[in-house]
Amino acid sequence: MDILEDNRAYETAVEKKCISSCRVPLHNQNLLSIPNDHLYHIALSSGDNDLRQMFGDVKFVCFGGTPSRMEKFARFMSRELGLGTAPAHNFAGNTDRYALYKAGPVLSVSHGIGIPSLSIVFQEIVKLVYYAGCEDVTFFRIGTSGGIGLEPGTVVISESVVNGQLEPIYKQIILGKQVERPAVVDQDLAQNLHNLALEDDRYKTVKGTTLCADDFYEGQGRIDGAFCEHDEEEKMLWLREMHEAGVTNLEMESLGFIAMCHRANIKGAVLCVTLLDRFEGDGITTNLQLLHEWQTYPQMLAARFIKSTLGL
Ligand SMILES: O=P(O)(O)O[C@@H]1C[C@H](O)[C@@H](CO)O1
Ligand SMILES: O=c1cc[nH]c(=O)[nH]1
Repeated sequence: MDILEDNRAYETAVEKKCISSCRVPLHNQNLLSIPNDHLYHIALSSGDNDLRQMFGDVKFVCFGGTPSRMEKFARFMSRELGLGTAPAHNFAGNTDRYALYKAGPVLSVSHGIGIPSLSIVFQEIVKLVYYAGCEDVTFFRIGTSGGIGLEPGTVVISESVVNGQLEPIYKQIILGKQVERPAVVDQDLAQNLHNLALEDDRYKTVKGTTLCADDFYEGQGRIDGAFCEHDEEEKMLWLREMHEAGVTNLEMESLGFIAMCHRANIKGAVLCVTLLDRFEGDGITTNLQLLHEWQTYPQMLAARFIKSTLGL
């Protein structure tokens, strides 16, 4: 039986209530008529690769901006899960677009910068876990952000995600029309992650509202980009307004990530460390060694969640 037939048989069994559903569902019936679906940006395909055998055991998918961070995370997870210290294999190595590593039941995926870049790899990963017949899958974005009124190096678990107009809505233009996708955060998952933060962690962990911008510079109110038509006073006024509205951090993917998790019916959470306090400035001037250490904090919290879920 091929992947699509087997998945159809599974869905029929779910519909007839013979089994309860925990596999990643199919959201696009058009895929049923594509015998060999090329996941072009990750250089894998449903007909040429045995996705079940390669990825059927995946339970957690962790996304983050850069290939090297996600390779290091895969190696860290491999050690944490007692799977050894061998170099991680990049399954998407035949393309330069994204990187994809696996450590036991954990996939580690780079997504680049911004929702358009995230959206492409996110969709191909959703198809991958569907074709692989994965069950009980949870997605995380483990990234970086700019904080507002927080000590740099603080981990923020997003309890809500909003666009630049403070709406929890991801807006897309499809066939020339604006489509709105609600960005609904899984509050249980966010709280379960927060419960794993320990008093003696070397970083603070808070829950907060993450503002997802379309840009790093003007879109996040910075005045140090190549272009700027507002001044320091207007920037500070805006930052104070955002702070009063409960915004704790600014980054560039959370809104699309959470909206797509919600749409895919996949549990998802966003955990980002803050690299600076925007009340103190715009530039990221902390030394690279410390920045690299801070980037590991959301990874450590995600690893703690993964291990506790696996009963380790
Ligand atoms: O996960 P990362 O640290 O790559 O995400 C943030 C948001 C933007 O993609 C990028 C801007 O520097 O960093
Ligand atoms: O200030 C910051 C830091 C990291 N990523 C962002 O998008 N903004």
